[in-house]
Amino acid sequence: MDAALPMTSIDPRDRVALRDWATASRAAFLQPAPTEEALDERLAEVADHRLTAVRDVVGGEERVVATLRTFDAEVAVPGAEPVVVDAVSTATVLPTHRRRGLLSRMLTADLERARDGGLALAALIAAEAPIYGRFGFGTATRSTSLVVDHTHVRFRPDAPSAPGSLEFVPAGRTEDLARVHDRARRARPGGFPRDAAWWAAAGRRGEGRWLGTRGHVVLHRDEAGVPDGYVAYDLADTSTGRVAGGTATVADLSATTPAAYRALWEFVTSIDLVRSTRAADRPVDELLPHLLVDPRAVQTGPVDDFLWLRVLDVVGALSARRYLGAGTLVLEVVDPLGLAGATVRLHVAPGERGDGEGWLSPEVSTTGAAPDVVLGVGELASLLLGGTSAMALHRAGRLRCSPADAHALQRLFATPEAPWCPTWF
Ligand SMILES: CC(=O)SCCNC(=O)CCNC(=O)[C@H](O)C(C)(C)COP(=O)(O)OP(=O)(O)OC[C@H]1O[C@@H](n2cnc3c(N)ncnc32)[C@H](O)[C@@H]1OP(=O)(O)O
Repeated sequence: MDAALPMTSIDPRDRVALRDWATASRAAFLQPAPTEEALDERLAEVADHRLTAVRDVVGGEERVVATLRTFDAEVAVPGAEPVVVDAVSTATVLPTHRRRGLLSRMLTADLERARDGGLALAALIAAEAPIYGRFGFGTATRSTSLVVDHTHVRFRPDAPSAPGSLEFVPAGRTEDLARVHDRARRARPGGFPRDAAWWAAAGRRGEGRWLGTRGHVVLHRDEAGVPDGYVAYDLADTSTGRVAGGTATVADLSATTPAAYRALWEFVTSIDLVRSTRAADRPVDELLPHLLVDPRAVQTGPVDDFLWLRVLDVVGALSARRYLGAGTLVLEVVDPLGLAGATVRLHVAPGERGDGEGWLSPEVSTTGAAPDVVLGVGELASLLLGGTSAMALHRAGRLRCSPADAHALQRLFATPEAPWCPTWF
């Protein structure tokens, strides 16, 4: 590990320092140095974030050669209020300085800081899947892509439907969208918040990461006029000669009721001159095929990891969610980095399912008892939101326990919906 190079915090309001930091991080992502305008936008996004830099003397000048950005954000967990996590992003090391341990130094220092500050979890989106397992992260949500052939779309007569209205939203007017998204992201494990800077970037038509040059946003309101869903889509014209053949690309679709969801998909798939729709970063248990007479109108795949979690406090992480299954298991959680390893008793009593949805609160405490299940801290992160099968991990040799205890884990951690995070950060 290259411990000689100094690692420092960057104040995002120090424009010179921010430019050096952003120039290095963009170079590692194969992008040119930021323009002054891009720097303004970056400042708006990272003003409250923790920025780390490693510097080296390059060609007689001190330069940033490695970066890390972290900030506190909420992640939705099963059956309970969202949990504040250490969100990790912009982990970069210049190609001239790679594989000398710089990422390891920056990330472990930040994870220690977050743990000492009382956070139970860290979260990130991995650029490449092999990078973060060694740091104790595990895949917590997965996403998939869809291609919908409009010519085969017909909604079933029993598909949810309710009176409502649709309207185009002018560029940059994101307040209603933000409110819809905020309700939706709390309701499903894996949901991640979008702050004003995120929406401002999305609202810059043609430039944001959300809308392309031909982007449109359509808002759905319920019968009372309350916004309950929206879709943001681009159009590509793939016509040949006199044959119209446009493709819609859904960049974002969020709805707080099945009826609004159906109305938005029905709208997109019935736009004149548009023959198909593509959508990425969708949940793996997307509702759309179940609403159609011919579910093969929707092609699904591939499935990829999206949100990764890192448990920093085993008792805190297991206590933060609620459970549908009841049971008692002693878990020995092994952490190769020595940050969070612990043996804990997870007890979920059958009891009252008072909230009408069936969620049960756990009792979690450290114990000296012999474990029923021995698992890595990354495997626990994969199980936590219900997005990974304990039976699959067991069959893959990643849980040390009897098949019966793997089954008990599976029942405890299962969630009614697959966790989903559609927000890049
Ligand atoms: C959350 C995010 O920000 S994701 C974005 C990640 N960044 C990028 O993809 C940008 C391009 N890549 C980079 O900037 C760098 O190569 C990084 C940040 C991925 C890795 O930085 P490095 O300083 O080279 O990592 P470091 O030297 O600490 O490596 C630690 C270990 O991870 C391994 N590792 C690092 N990167 C990778 C990778 N891309 N694939 C597989 N293994 C990797 C190293 O081999 C090393 O293994 P070892 O401990 O067995 O020797």
